[in-house]
Amino acid sequence: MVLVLSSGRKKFGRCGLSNKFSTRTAQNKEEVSFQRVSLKMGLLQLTANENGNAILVSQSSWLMKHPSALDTFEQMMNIARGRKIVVFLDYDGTLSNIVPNPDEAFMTNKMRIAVREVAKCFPTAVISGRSRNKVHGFVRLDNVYYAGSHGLDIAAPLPSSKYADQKHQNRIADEMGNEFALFQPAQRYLPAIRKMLIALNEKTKSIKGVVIEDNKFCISVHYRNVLDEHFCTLEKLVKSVLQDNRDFRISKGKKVFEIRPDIEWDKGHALEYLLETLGFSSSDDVLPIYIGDDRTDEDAFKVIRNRGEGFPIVVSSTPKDTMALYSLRNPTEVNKFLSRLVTWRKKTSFCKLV
Ligand SMILES: O=P(O)(O)OC[C@H]1O[C@H](O[C@H]2O[C@H](CO)[C@@H](O)[C@H](O)[C@H]2O)[C@H](O)[C@@H](O)[C@@H]1O
Repeated sequence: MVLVLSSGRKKFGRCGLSNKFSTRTAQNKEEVSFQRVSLKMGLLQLTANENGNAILVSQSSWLMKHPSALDTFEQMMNIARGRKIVVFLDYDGTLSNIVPNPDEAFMTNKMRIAVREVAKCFPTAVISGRSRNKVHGFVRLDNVYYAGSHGLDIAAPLPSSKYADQKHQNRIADEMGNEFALFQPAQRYLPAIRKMLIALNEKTKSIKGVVIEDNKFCISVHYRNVLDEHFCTLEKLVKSVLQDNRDFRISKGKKVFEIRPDIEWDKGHALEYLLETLGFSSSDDVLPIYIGDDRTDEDAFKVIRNRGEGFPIVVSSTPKDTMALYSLRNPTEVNKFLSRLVTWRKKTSFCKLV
């Protein structure tokens, strides 16, 4: 059971009206003491839903709604038996731990081996908010497909039917001569993004700790290392840049503002695009698995839920509002899950040798 105990919070909360139940601004002493006692006893946990509202949830009831993909592995595989599994993986917080410096979010070699082995057994793609080149640089595997900029930059197999004539598509070849289709539906926004990068760097340069990350078709403004008292100033500055660029939208990830073109294309569309170009559009026995930890991954979870087939798995160690059906607590558990998937597959079928 999820107890929603407050509403009416402004979008990003901290600089606007605060939560009725936030410890800093609870309206009366009873509310504060109820909350503190409950939290102390471990009965309740405070978290935020998609809209930034504070909610109290019980960890165990959350796990009943989103069971561990490790604990329910056998049941999941009973459903998967005989189906064509396709694996989609988010990068930050899923394949790598969240760390203070975005340039140092390396994945472990153990994780790389697990992903490489999974990709030998099932078509596998990494869909990240990072630029495609950057995420490729972190993962460093050639048997995996990559989508960067929250799905706005996809290198996929040469397209089949539906996407064959799409105008945002180009053929490219890698050093080995393998040909890919590069799908970049936000090309026309590149000049504006370059200008926004300059404006953001200029406007925020006096705030210590801000990191502006160029993700090609998106921009990340990181505030993990910004002092609390500077957060509202930063938020205002970022919003002011957005006001001059109405074709863009802003969302909030883990201590980061994510700015991207306001077009109808997200990680969910990327998942559908990849399924299509991988040749699974007409198969009714395809089973996508998507593992991700952040808000932008919810778009992909939603697509899987709407298809009615597949396993959306959220990575989170605390209860949160999610469309995912299963959960894993952290990248270590993701690693275990991927390894079990490979072992299961090898028992029932062959995987590629190379
Ligand atoms: O879609 P993803 O692959 O999950 O990318 C989402 C954002 O992840 C990165 O930021 C997050 O991870 C950083 C490294 O651990 C951390 O320092 C930061 O606070 C997190 O927000 C990445 O740097 C962003 O560009 C991505 O948009």
